[in-house]
Amino acid sequence: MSETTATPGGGPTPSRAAAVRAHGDPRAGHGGADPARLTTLELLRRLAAGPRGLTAEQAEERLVRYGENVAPAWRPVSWPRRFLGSLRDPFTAVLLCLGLVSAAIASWGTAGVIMVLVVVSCLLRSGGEHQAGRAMAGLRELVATTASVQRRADDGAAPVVRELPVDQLVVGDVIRLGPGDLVPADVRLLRASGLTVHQAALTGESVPVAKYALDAPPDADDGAAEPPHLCFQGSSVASGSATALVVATGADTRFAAAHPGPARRRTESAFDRSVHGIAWTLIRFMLLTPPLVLMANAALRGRGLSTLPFAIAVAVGLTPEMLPVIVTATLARGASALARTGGVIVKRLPALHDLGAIDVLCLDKTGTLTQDRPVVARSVDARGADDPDVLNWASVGSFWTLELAELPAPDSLDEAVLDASAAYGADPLAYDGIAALPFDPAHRLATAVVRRPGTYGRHTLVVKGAVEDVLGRCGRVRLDGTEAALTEGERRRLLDLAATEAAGGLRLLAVAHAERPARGGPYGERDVRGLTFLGWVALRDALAPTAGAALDGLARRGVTVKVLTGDHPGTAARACRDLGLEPGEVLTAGQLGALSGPPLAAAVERATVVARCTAQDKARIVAALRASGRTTGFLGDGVNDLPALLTADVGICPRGAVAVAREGADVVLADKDLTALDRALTAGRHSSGTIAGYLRITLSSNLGNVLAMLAAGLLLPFLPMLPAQVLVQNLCFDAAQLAYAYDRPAPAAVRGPAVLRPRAVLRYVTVFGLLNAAADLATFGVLALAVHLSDGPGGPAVFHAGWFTENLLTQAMMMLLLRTGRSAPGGRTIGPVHLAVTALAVLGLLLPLSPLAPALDMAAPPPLYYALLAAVLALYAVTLTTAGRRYA
Ligand SMILES: Nc1ncnc2c1ncn2[C@@H]1O[C@H](COP(=O)(O)OP(=O)(O)OP(=O)(O)O)[C@@H](O)[C@H]1O
Repeated sequence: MSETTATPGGGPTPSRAAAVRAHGDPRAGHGGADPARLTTLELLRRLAAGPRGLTAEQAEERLVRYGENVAPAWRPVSWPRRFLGSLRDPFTAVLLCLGLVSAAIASWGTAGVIMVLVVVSCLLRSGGEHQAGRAMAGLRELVATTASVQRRADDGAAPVVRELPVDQLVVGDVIRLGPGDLVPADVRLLRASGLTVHQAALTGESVPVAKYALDAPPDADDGAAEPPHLCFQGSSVASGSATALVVATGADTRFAAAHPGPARRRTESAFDRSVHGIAWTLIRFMLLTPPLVLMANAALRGRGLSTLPFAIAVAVGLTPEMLPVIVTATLARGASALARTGGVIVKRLPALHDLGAIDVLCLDKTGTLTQDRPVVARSVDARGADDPDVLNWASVGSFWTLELAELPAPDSLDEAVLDASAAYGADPLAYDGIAALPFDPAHRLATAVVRRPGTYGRHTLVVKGAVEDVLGRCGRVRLDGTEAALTEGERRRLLDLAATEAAGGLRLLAVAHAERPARGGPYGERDVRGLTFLGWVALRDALAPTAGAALDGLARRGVTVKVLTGDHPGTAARACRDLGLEPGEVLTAGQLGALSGPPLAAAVERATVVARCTAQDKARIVAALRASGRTTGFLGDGVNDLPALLTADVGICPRGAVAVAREGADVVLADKDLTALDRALTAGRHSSGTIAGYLRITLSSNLGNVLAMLAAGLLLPFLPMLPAQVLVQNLCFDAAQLAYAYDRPAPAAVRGPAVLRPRAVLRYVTVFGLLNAAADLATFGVLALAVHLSDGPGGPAVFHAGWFTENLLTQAMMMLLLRTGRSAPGGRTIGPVHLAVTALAVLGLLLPLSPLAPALDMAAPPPLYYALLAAVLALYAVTLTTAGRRYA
């Protein structure tokens, strides 16, 4: 802990105009000088700021002049950029390449249709993303982060700390930071107490880094890679507190300079793995198809480059062009419905799909399964007998830690201790506070250094924390009013006694103290040794009212629950039991030791509770589960949950979570109601089901067509389908499938995790693709027969028309018979899917008979064909229904 005297006399800050005149532009601020290399006083002067904060007028003027504290990557994307961004989609990019190849060989018709397809898909996609982006921005507002800013009404007024949206911060503002806060801008520390920050987003370092205030800059050659007295936007407070001066905002922060994109994740999520996996398999096929078609035609039919447009059309025929559009529309619709009616805010669209795929959900205990409103139940000595003196010492520790560390919000355990001790008249002010080491989740301890008034030359360390950690630093124990050495046997007895107490569901705060000769320098964690154990305060934390129902719902939906907590194993096991979740084997992070990867996943698979987890333990358990193939969600609300929230496939937090958890989570539960999880999983599974349904049906149909095209291309003396026809047909089918985004889930579709496994999808596609190809080949047969029997005109145009009609009708059938959703409860009402299917069928029947037919080289087939086609379709419907049941 280090204190800095940053006050340049404490007088009123010079007026803005005078300051700007005297020191120039506060945003250019440090005048190009590195803010780390100035003294605090120089920096304050250059920024025309003061340690008491800016006045409201100064802040407003700076805000107007230099803009909001928003990184450029978070600003809304313009339409042209969004449109061009859609071209980066791999399918669109491949289509574009095929269009360019067609243009290069002067196949203008194919090139034209492909370009229309590219433009339509980009327009639909950028439109969908624009809408989704607006909806998401609105939702993000609901969970927007604020900062504690110290400002004054005018020059003479006293500073007041207020919560302001982070975008309102300006250079020169003085802010307060506490555990769980995001560092909202680049700041220079004016005062800090036990401050450690996570700066993984900036430096990749996974463990929190200590930061402290320095009045003068450190030596240039002190070897430190990062200035210890600066904190950067993008990092977050792991422990301790600070008062800091904003030195850069918005685009000027170090993070914005280093990360042109939004500050997000991290590792590949379930969504990326499945949808992208399928997309890339298809793209490989698409790229292979044209050369294969060319070679086959050259070898068997002696055709040359003239088949290139057809080969390209075959490749295009495979493409699910609307995949990005359907994915965006489905997810955006699901997310906004969930926000409106389900009380759940999805901050990152693909997270909705990931929610549906979760098969294991890890959650923390305190604040999630319990209310995090602890109340002191008892205070006991080392014999287990009631002893109010232990609570008294705990209250001295809590009071002076809060007071000296200037924590913006007290920890709930400290608050409970102070409430209880006030009720029986304890007086922490009987001591003078000297220093504080606020609660550090890595060591599970908080320390206050105090002095009894009048007893100069002696300091007392008051330490409280987890029983194991406090005992680990004790050399003596107070028994029956006298101090004795803490033997190994005594330590074990105390641990057993604590385990018995914890098994009753109580949270324990062990208390110890030590007398030391007074000293002037700062105290650190290493000074907390050789303590005398006094006893513990036991607290009761009521269970969250909806936790039991939520756990029940998760079990019904096939989701395994793991509780990863920093608390005592006994306390956690009891909470689980009370909620109806059998804890089975209870592990501690210590028992898992240095395990990682499959052995760690196997150990965690056997347990329901892993206790005494640090933030890093939680993250490595989540990582191991994911690596073992589980789609893993993490639900947590505290600062020690952040790494796990970012590691999980989907990070979830309640709205009351600390700022950093809200920012890091993909999904925020809008209120305390944990049963909202059930609605979120259902919505996620529904969306995944829709996307999977689209992929399965489109790809099966496309594969069937491509196989039939290849066969027909080799059998017939003419092109079986013109490139333009392939493309028009694809477009109609894809447009019809947009209706799936409006379908309702079938109960079976939301019963278990909706995992989109690329292998399973590809197996399904092969089976139904072959069936579809068989129907097409049968159609060729009946078409030839009908032309022959009716003695009418045959030729390519009739063939094209006959096949076009059959194609759209079989696709309509697939949409109807293979879908997993339903339109309304009972499935009887006509819904969007029925309308789309009807439109597709009508188009298939009428287009070849319409005046547009000649443009696509189509001519009406003989009436007999329709009768024979009806028979083929009836047979196809029966096969489809039977196979559909088997593969559903
Ligand atoms: N303010 C505090 N001062 C001293 N000790 C504390 C304080 N807060 C928590 N502890 C101790 O540290 C232990 C671990 O706390 P931590 O915050 O890591 O986990 P938790 O909040 O109990 O559990 P969860 O991980 O489920 O949220 C607690 O059981 C308690 O003994």
